[in-house]
Amino acid sequence: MIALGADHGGYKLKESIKNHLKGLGIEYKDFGTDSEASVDYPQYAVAVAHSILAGKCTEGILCCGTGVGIAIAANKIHGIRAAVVGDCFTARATKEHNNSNIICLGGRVTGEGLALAIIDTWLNAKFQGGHHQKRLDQIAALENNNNPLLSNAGI
Ligand SMILES: O=C(CO)[C@H](O)[C@H](O)[C@H](O)COP(=O)(O)O
Repeated sequence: MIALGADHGGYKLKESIKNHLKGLGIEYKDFGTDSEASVDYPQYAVAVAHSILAGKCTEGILCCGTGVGIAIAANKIHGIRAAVVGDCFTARATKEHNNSNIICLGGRVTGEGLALAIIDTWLNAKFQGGHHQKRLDQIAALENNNNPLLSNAGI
């Protein structure tokens, strides 16, 4: 089950993504927004992130105007690895290397055709594990304020 969320800047793209997933027979849950009326994106980032952390959805797709604001919000939630993506190379790499559990797209930046190709690439890619897991462990440890990487940062 794919979790979907968007603000007004990403609403139209989210609707296109829904049609695309429907056509592929991929189940999704839409956490809104439901129109192009202005809303604040953090609430949609939180809803999608929590559905993943609760195990109700396997991964998520978030859209705002650029993909950036909604990614910043999602990445504040421990356990979320949200990546802003505008090309297929990064889409594959962020699954294979970062095991991103949310992809973020800009409805005002990325056209529908490219956005759907990015999503297909990301959904079909697989995390490679191995040496990449060590880095994800280090990122996860940054969620703990006593992390040695923080105390060794020289600040
Ligand atoms: O947060 C953003 C930028 O990183 C998103 O693109 C939002 O969609 C954008 O800021 C919304 O702007 P608006 O003036 O409220 O339409």
